[in-house]
Amino acid sequence: MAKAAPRTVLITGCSSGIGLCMAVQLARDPGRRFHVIATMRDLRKKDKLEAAAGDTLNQTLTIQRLDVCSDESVAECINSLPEKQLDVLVNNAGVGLIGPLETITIDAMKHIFETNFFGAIRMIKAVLPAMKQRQKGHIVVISSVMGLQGIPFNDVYAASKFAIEGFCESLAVQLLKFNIFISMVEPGPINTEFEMKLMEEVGKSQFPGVDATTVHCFKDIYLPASHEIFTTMGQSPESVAKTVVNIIAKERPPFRTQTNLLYTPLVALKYADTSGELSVSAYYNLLFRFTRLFYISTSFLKCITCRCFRRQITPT
Ligand SMILES: NC(=O)C1=CN([C@@H]2O[C@H](COP(=O)(O)OP(=O)(O)OC[C@H]3O[C@@H](n4cnc5c(N)ncnc54)[C@H](OP(=O)(O)O)[C@@H]3O)[C@@H](O)[C@H]2O)C=CC1
Ligand SMILES: CC1=C(/C=C/C(C)=C/C=C/C(C)=C/C=O)C(C)(C)CCC1
Repeated sequence: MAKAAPRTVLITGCSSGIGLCMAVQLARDPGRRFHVIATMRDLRKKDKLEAAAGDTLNQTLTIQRLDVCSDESVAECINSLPEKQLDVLVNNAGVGLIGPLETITIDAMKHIFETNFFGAIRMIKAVLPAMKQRQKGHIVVISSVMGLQGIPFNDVYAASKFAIEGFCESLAVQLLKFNIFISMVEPGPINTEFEMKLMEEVGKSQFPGVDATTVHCFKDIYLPASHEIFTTMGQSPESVAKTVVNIIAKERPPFRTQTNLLYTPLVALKYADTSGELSVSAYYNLLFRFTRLFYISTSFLKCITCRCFRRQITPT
């Protein structure tokens, strides 16, 4: 039987992190099942991707400029594709935002939604007509556990991810009529430049006009706890990228995938008690009341997932 033609996969935000790793893993697929269009908004940042792509560059991987916040940039990139067609779109580009609400301007909030929410929608709108016409396609969205469960001091970022979750839940049903699948990927913390960029922003702020209790909760409790979470529970971008590659390779891709199983019970709390009391009090207690227990439990969580705990038990 003739070998199937490679599927064209366009990924947004490939200058670093998961986007870069996904692009390289797909381009290096041993079965050469994919042609990757790895996009980034600033081509001056392409060196890292070029180095990682190695000999796949301009073979199974090409680099193009694309800013998800610009109609012109999206149109230019999509119009440059042969027959303006894609098999898989991966909405990965995203920005984080943390801090006390009082320090965040409405413009800064709009920027988060412009990238994480409208950026993904702009991409989906651009590729949907051709996918519908061909009755074929797969749209992947890199959402977050924060699209399922809010975390203190991440109010606006979580809202942007909840928004895309709601959007996709609605659209996914309609698109099944056209044999088009949507997959939401919901990672917990990942050790990419994401955390460093957040810390850089926070480091600049003096928190003017914010009450002392909130500043204390944020600087002395949340930030160290969050750093601990990244250290103990953080995944590598390579492992998240691998999960996404497996999803893309599936004939019938799943609608939702959480990549960090350590996080799943924390997300499940809201479904266990629909009043919301259980999850709100659990997060409050973990962060503010039993902070020491929280540190011990994150180390314990890391410990129980290490190899020796996974070893199969043979009955004696
Ligand atoms: N790291 C984490 O803990 C988690 C991240 N996520 C999500 O994963 C995705 C990737 O993040 P991650 O790899 O961790 O972080 P990085 O900061 O390493 O990567 C983010 C990418 O998005 C790009 N980007 C930002 N704005 C735009 C834009 N307007 N147009 C095109 N590209 C843009 C950045 O480009 P540039 O270099 O130009 O800024 C960069 O390439 C995001 O959607 C994020 O919300 C989800 C869960 C956890
Ligand atoms: C689990 C947990 C916490 C922090 C979680 C963090 C920091 C998650 C970060 C997720 C990211 C970065 C997602 C990106 O999309 C707290 C509130 C410290 C204490 C309570 C339990």
